[in-house]
Amino acid sequence: MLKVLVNGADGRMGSQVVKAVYDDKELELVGGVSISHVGEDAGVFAGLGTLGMPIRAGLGQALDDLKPDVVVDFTSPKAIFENAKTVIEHGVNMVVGTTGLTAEQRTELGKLAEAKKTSIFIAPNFGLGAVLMMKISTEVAKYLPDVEIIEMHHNNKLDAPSGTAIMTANQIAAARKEAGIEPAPDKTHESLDGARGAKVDGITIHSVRLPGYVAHQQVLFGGYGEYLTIRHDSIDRKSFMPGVILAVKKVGSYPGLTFGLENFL
Ligand SMILES: NC(=O)C1=CN([C@@H]2O[C@H](COP(=O)(O)OP(=O)(O)OC[C@H]3O[C@@H](n4cnc5c(N)ncnc54)[C@H](O)[C@@H]3O)[C@@H](O)[C@H]2O)C=CC1
Ligand SMILES: O=C(O)C1=N[C@H](C(=O)O)C[C@H](O)C1
Repeated sequence: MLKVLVNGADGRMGSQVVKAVYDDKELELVGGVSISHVGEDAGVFAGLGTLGMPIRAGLGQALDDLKPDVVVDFTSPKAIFENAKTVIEHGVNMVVGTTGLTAEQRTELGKLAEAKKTSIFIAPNFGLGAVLMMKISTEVAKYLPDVEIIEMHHNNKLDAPSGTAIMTANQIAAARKEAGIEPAPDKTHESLDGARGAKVDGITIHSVRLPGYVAHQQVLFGGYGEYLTIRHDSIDRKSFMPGVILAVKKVGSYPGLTFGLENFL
């Protein structure tokens, strides 16, 4: 049985991961770590009232004590780089769902993992539908290069734009380049800063944050007297769990860095 430690165990995603790992017959949940709810009774915050397991305060100490095979991290964009270094330094494999790592940081973590002979898997989105949305968008972009992204999330999300929107923009820009086609120039003058959103690889991203939303994205392609919209909606965080469990089981077979769930499908 693979031993799994969940970092951010009491969070919106971490508590779902705790339950998904606990329910999987091939995995053994060895513990949870967080900074907000810690201690003997804090297990209830990890989504399982019957967990009977404390939530620990220190990742390094938990790694030493519990000796997991895999750490799953859903914490915060500010913490993830240091968390990942700690896990790799301990020689433990890692599955990262936390957003916010730059391409340079991912490369650095990959090199560290290779040096330590461990594996790190990072995915901005574990939803199958979201991965397909990105894949389809890169195909469409070869024919319809004019595109903007609208991502919509719950109002407690800490980062903007979303990791998924950044990955979508990166992939679309690469596909456009490969196809040798360019979008029409944006001639709009912004009379108010930010009115046209933010640009990633030349692609405009608009971020909506509202209560009631979970995780949603539209990729809008403009054409000649027509337009095409690709939309994905995660209406429940359960949507991410099959991808997380798949990654936990596969990560050890992929040394160094792997980026994106499509590599495991
Ligand atoms: N890859 C994917 O499919 C998905 C990724 N995410 C990402 O996961 C991250 C977490 O999202 P949520 O669960 O909604 O956040 P959340 O705020 O509900 O949960 C994060 C938890 O981590 C804890 N935490 C923060 N810093 C920590 C640290 N240094 N060490 C240990 N625990 C720490 C917090 O106390 C909190 O309980 C975000 O970056 C989000 O964008 C969210 C959903 C899906
Ligand atoms: O914070 C979230 O909720 C989500 N974060 C990820 C992202 O930033 O893309 C994945 C999903 O969109 C949910």
